[in-house]
Amino acid sequence: MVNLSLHLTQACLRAPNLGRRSASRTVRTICSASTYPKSDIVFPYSRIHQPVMLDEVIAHLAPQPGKVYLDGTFGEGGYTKRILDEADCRVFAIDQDPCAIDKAHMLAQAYPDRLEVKWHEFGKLGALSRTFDGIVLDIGLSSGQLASDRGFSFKTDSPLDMRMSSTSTHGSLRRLIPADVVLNQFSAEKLAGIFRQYGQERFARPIANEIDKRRAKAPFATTHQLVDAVLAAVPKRYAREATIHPATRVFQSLRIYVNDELGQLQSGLASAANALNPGGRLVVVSFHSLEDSMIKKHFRALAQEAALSEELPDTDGSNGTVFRILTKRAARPTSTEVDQNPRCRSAKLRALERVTSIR
Ligand SMILES: C[S@@+](CC[C@H](N)C(=O)[O-])C[C@H]1O[C@@H](n2cnc3c(N)ncnc32)[C@H](O)[C@@H]1O
Repeated sequence: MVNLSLHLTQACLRAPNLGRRSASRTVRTICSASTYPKSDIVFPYSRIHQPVMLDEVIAHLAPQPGKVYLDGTFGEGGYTKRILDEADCRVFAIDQDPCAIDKAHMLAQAYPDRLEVKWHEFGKLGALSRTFDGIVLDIGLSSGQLASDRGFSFKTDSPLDMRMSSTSTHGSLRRLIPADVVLNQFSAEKLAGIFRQYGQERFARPIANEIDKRRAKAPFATTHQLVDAVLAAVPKRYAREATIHPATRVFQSLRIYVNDELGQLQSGLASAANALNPGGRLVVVSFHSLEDSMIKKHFRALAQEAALSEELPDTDGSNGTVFRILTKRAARPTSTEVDQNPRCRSAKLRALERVTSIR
């Protein structure tokens, strides 16, 4: 039944011209449709995503009773559930994917009055106009999204979409361009730039040229058409010897581009620091070197700014708001976790605390 509910939500995702409010109403209606036996729609729902570095996230966030935490990337709720189980606190959960929001509403039924859910993107965290005692961001894709038929995986043949949310149903959220439009309409030069910049793809230009050649005959519509083009462009010997599938980087770079993941991270980091209460912590788990270096630089700049302001007179009345980096080096998953969940192998965790110094 839960799968049916998600399937229907995906159908609603594709429904054209729905305003965001009516779409979120549709999500709720589907979740609470009277045709579903209640026991089938409340938590536990099926979860295939294994939360990454869960113990480390919780250790850094250190949930306390009476406090309120923001899970900026609810996904399948692994972090949210553990935060709620750790202390008698409250969680505000957001995600840009309405399928994740479906699940969040189900989990909320198991934690009455303790879990608030909003369909929202973390790049617009400031628009929430709230502050939190801790914020966690787990950047990237959930296993549920990867296994869906939305074009994220090169393993299954599905429409080339890759949007984590949807243009038509998110009136006030970003308008995302689906991957097939990018592939069919962007110049070969621009495509090569995307593959190079976001995927560090060695054969970016030959792959873009192959796409250009093929789309002149028929537009790209499915993931396997893209896989075929990549395999045709990459030298055979390289494809045989590569430790990852030759299409991995192309798929990753397209997904990052389609969802403007780096833009979201940049604006999300800027507003997250401002949304922290004194003593509050920001914990970020990322999977891509470009993301990690952005997080590292941002944390350092905040800590440095704070160190400077400590030495200056308190002219702005901030009373010396200080950010302290809690992870000098990024924390990594243990070898046991990597053995159990190979998808977490590139994860890096960084944490920051907002402390207010008494002058
Ligand atoms: C790796 S999953 C999170 C998994 C989660 N920590 C758990 O334990 O189940 C990442 C989630 O972040 C969401 N996401 C990615 N970018 C986002 C953004 N800019 N705003 C809100 N949610 C976003 C995705 O839709 C996805 O559901």
